[in-house]
Amino acid sequence: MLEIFLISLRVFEEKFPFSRHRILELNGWKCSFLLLSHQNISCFLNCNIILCTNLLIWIEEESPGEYGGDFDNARMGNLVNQSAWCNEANGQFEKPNGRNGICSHEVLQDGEPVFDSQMIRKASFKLSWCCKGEQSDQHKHDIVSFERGNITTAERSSKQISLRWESCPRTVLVLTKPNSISVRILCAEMVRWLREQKKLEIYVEPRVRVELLTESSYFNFVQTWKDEKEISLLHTKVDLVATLGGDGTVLWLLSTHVQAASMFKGPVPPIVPFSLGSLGFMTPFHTEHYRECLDSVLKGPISITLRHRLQCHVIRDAAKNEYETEEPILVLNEVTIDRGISSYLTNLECYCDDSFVTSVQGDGLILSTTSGSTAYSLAAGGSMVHPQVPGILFTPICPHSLSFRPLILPEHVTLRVQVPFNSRSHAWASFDGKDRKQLAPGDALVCSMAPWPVPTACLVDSTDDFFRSIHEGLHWNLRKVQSFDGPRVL
Ligand SMILES: NC(=O)c1ccc[n+]([C@@H]2O[C@H](COP(=O)([O-])OP(=O)(O)OC[C@H]3O[C@@H](n4cnc5c(N)ncnc54)[C@H](O)[C@@H]3O)[C@@H](O)[C@H]2O)c1
Ligand SMILES: Nc1ncnc2c1ncn2[C@@H]1O[C@H](COP(=O)(O)OP(=O)(O)OP(=O)(O)O)[C@@H](O)[C@H]1O
Repeated sequence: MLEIFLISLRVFEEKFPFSRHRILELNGWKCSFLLLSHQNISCFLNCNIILCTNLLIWIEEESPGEYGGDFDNARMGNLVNQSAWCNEANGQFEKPNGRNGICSHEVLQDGEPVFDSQMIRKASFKLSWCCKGEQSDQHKHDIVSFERGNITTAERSSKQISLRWESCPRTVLVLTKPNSISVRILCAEMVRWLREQKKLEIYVEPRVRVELLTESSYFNFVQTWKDEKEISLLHTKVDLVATLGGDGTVLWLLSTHVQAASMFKGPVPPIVPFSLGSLGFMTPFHTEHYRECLDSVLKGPISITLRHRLQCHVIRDAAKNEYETEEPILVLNEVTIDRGISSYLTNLECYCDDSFVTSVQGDGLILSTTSGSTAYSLAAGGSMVHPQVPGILFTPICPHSLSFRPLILPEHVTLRVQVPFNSRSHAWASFDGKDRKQLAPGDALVCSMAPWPVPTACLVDSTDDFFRSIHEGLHWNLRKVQSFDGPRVL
């Protein structure tokens, strides 16, 4: 039997004629379909059933309109044939037991399966899940259904994810914070070392290439990009990104900007963030040991944190229900909808998957990723959440209410924040603290989890790095220890 796992957009799932599980005969293949309800690919990465019993994975992202009527046998038959081909390409159709990881072409595949020559240039890697001191197949999972075999819950988010290169990385992008002498010096040194000692291809931003060439014509080998088209192809060339700066540099790499084309709007290669900023919450690597760090990252295996991004769309005049731009605005930390320069209270109507949540009356609202939970959301009273936890934080800013409390919502929801037609003023949306957009009465912002997780390298592992950051960066729960010599009840 051929087992097919469909990961679908939520809207698609709602329209899909078979609910969760169905067995069908298509083109001579007996197929067991299991429809997984997560839009976010990171759930799919965490989904144990795929890891343990995977025969085949298919990511279907068609619009629901195409499936408006009955189940499309012809299309699904075609899908089955192609899928069978994928499996047979390696010889026999694989019996999938015991697989406990996922390969980079599955993490990085963009929509339709790509077997293109540009992808082949890239170093492939495999992510696997493990527990400290435990074999992954010994790990216990909750059983949630016996309908067709044991269907288990997603793997524990506390499990560490490890990245192992299957072929050697060949191309590194070095991204730097501008206007910093120390960053400039380190960049030149690191580029030289990566080239001479590791024989790697190096990409830098056009500004940095000019800086390097001003220093010496030796840096002629350094590559860059000319236009947006070349930027959009970077993910097909770059195996690894090193960032030299602070958290803002990581945000610069991963969020959408109005003034510059974004680098990784879809799949993102592993990132090694070096700390040359002031706080460095998401930049655990120390520059003094950059050679050892890069050496061990290039060799692998390394622990990674799969960070989540939010994708946002603005809808002008909600009646039209059309996105302002086709491409979503991506944020790693948060999107903020606030009162901007207006002295009036904002009034924001919030919906979660079409259910009314609340009206926020105050300075505004923060919709944050768990990575962003330690940034603006924290300052507004939101909880700190481990970045590996998939969820969306719903944190009000100065709500004028005695009973408002921040929420954490599951990762698969779509949130809609609407400026009501009778609002006294405009609201303003900003994305990772940048690129303000005015929202007029009637406009709305729609936000959901982006499908591509961001693999960031850990110094130790995602949990250790998280605690180190909240202790050293934020001085979390720092208090003088209570003295021994007071009253005691023993
Ligand atoms: N009141 C606030 O705390 C407040 C106000 C505005 C913006 N911000 C944050 O600043 C971010 C933009 O950062 P920037 O560096 O471009 O601007 P910036 O230069 O103003 O720096 C903001 C500070 O936030 C820290 N920071 C950023 N992301 C973080 C994270 N995920 N966890 C912990 N600390 C983090 C940075 O290290 C820096 O110290 C926004 O995404 C927002 O979260 C915070
Ligand atoms: N490659 C880049 N191109 C343009 N702007 C950048 C780039 N990297 C960073 N920036 C911007 O420079 C500003 C400062 O960078 P960054 O936050 O990394 O340094 P920092 O403020 O010293 O460190 P920290 O965020 O840890 O306090 C940020 O607002 C960021 O958006």
